[in-house]
Amino acid sequence: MSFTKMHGIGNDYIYINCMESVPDRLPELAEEMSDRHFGVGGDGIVLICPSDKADFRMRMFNNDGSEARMCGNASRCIAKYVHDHKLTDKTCISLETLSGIKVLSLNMSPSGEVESVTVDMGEPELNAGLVPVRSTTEKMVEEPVATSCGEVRVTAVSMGNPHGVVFVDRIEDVPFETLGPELEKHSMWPDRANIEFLQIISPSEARMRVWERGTGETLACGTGACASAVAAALTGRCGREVTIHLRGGDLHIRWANNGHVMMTGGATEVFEGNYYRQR
Ligand SMILES: N[C@H](CCC[C@H](N)C(=O)O)C(=O)O
Repeated sequence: MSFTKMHGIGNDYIYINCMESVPDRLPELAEEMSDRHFGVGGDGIVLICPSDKADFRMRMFNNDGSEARMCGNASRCIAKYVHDHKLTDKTCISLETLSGIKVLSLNMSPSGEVESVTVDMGEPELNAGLVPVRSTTEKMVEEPVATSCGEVRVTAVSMGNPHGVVFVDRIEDVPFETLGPELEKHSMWPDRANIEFLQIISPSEARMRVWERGTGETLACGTGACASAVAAALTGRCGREVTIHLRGGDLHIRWANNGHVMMTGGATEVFEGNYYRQR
């Protein structure tokens, strides 16, 4: 099975062109191919499929085999993939995902290379019941949550997938390996959640470290950066346009006046290969 390894600022997935056919047992395939010793290695797999509602359809599986409703970094990589592999000559591409249709805009260099991609991520969802998160309030904004590391305050935002944003003074001081998984699997989330720790630098700049649902730490999370930018604007810590510094690179987020969150960042193709299924 041929595949292409790509990353969106270090959030690395294995991309499979499924325009002709789709492999079976996808959760098992995701676990197997993502293994960094016995497989290709990656944060998960991403399938590029045909769609009758959009130009293409994305299916994305975390490295634990769970399927996600949206993936920001992967959507940018799909835009680059379908352009570079000549599956389309469009520079504005629609992508069907489990969380709805997203619009991907290629930002081209003068030499015709894909420099970056801007994704219209749609509107954030703050209604607790729709994130979903169990909360005594209609929206969960800096609500106290007891953990083994003491009380933390969580802001819950969905970008098609659930996120818990925790504002911190210094990311270095966060007991990340403990708090990440504990909050990911906390009983307040009916479907688990992606957890972002955000350190504000200025009203237009922040640093983020992320523990992803179904994967663990990743070097970047596109939906997480969007959720964090929304939480920072909502709580008056930042404006509606912010640069998020992640371990793998930077993302530029703009919460537009129409309510849509616009994310701009890079997409990189690293190598292609052929994979022999182990099971
Ligand atoms: N772990 C996420 C999916 C990947 C999201 C992230 N890699 C991104 O770039 O948005 C979830 O289960 O909701």
